Amino acid sequence: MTTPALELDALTKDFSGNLAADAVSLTIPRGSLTGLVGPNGAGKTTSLSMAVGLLRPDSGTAKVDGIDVWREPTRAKALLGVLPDGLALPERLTASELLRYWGLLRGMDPAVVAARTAELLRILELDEADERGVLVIEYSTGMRKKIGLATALLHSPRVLVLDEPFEAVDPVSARVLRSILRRFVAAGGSIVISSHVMSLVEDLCDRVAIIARGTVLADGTLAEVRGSGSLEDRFVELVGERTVAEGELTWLGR
Ligand SMILES: Nc1ncnc2c1ncn2[C@@H]1O[C@H](COP(=O)(O)OP(=O)(O)OP(=O)(O)O)[C@@H](O)[C@H]1O
Repeated sequence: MTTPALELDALTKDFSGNLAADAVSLTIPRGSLTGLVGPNGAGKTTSLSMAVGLLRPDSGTAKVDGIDVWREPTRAKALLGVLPDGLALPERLTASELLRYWGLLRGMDPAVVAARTAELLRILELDEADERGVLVIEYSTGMRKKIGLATALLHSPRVLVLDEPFEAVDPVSARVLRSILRRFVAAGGSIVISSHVMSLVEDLCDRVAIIARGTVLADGTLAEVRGSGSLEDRFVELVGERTVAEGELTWLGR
């Protein structure tokens, strides 16, 4: 069997009695685009953060292309492009300054950084703001997602791990983003995204994992997981439904 792009094995994280990830195991095959879905607080960000070396697990392992993220972080992180939840970027820089800083920090050739920066900013439609000298701290939420994605792509990683990449991104930019991700996979890369938008996951991903209360409830190809219904039906079936009952919120709209 070929080495998976990403392999999470029994990743566990307990936040003072709150078991945010309870032995999360997930295999991301090479060349796949996997959607990680789950309710708020399910443990998606916790699991992905442990998978990419941003949050130390209590136990369990994460491997990128067979390389242990926590034992050999430098080698593993060279293969990874990460869009974390909530960016911790130097923000008093323009986008091109930030990408230059990021690229040089990764030991990239300055000429390559400059060429890729220009291309990424143009495709992500951040070039105009950049030319006007707008600082990242002044960016809108969607623009911040886009510059975060640019930092994840800059060094041409093999595996992309993107926490809610489409959140707050406008429809035209979302379309661009989808085509970037599809092209990345067609070129042999592998991707995991977390998302709350079931239709997006159904449209974009070939695999899906459903996580709730820190546990993986389903994992497989889209067809395997959703069966004969929609992904949303399967999600609600596994996670449980919450409706607003007749006697609740009666004070609203009075
Ligand atoms: N740094 C932290 N300290 C303490 N508890 C945390 C921390 N980060 C997450 N948690 C808790 O861990 C659980 C899982 O949170 P996590 O952010 O992984 O969920 P999520 O699936 O990404 O949720 P969402 O869809 O709302 O972004 C939640 O109960 C959350 O309160």
